[in-house]
Amino acid sequence: MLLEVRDLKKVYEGRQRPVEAVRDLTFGLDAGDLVCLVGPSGCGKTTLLKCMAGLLAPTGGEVLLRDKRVTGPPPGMAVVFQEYGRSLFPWMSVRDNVELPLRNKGMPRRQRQELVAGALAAVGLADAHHAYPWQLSGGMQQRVAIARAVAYQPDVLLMDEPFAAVDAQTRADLEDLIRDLWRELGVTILFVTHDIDEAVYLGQRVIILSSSPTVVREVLDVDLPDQRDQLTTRSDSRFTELRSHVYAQIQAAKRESTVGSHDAARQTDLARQVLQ
Ligand SMILES: Nc1ncnc2c1ncn2[C@@H]1O[C@H](COP(=O)(O)OP(=O)(O)OP(=O)(O)O)[C@@H](O)[C@H]1O
Repeated sequence: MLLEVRDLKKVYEGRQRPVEAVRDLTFGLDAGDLVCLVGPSGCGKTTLLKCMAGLLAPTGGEVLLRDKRVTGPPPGMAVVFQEYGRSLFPWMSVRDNVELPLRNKGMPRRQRQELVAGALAAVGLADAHHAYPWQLSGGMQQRVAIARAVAYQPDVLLMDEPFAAVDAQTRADLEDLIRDLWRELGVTILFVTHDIDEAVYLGQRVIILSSSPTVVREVLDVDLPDQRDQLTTRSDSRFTELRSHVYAQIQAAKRESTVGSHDAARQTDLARQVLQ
């Protein structure tokens, strides 16, 4: 297994009381997998990704990349966040933004230029080398962030709701771009999204999380044909079945957490009455 999350637990030291964001997560990705992760809002998806990227220390358990424990940002891993606006440097051209991690790697100039040109062409921005991020639309900025991750030639690409802030048409284009890049580059991708349709459309598997404190609720195989396109795939009856299944699971996860908190509130009330 290329990437493993084992018994991962994260408790934040909140101001008032500790917040148990992730209770116990275990799952893995083989090399070349494209796996989507969905869960109710606030269930700890970002927390999990930060732990996997070595940006946040887990409270318990571990993340292993090629059997080695992740304790800081590992070489060979790239992350694309939702907030493309904040992840690009506004004073640097598109080319310089994409090139920066390669400079930091100490790569020779010629190789850097080739990789940057290849990555920008792959995301359809071959003409935008000299533009600045603020001159581009949101969707184009997100393409730059993806190009930067691709140029870095990662083995593993973690994406945290990368298309949440772009319009629906751009989003569909970017989804297809991710599937194309995945097929061409053979990179292993973990894609976090709160959009159920997006998860089913993109993934070979969908990991469904429970509400916080979070555990894996189900790992669903997406048995749709490998060749996907926005019209045919989304109108496939199997697609509809799968998305309904994921939807029902997430609704159930939300209900359970509400029932849980009602129960807890009732218990507290009872406890108070006994005390009075
Ligand atoms: N630095 C922090 N300190 C305390 N609590 C935190 C911190 N960061 C996150 N949390 C809490 O941990 C839980 C999980 O948060 P996280 O952002 O990982 O969830 P998420 O699934 O990514 O959320 P969303 O669906 O809204 O993007 C939430 O209850 C959140 O309030």
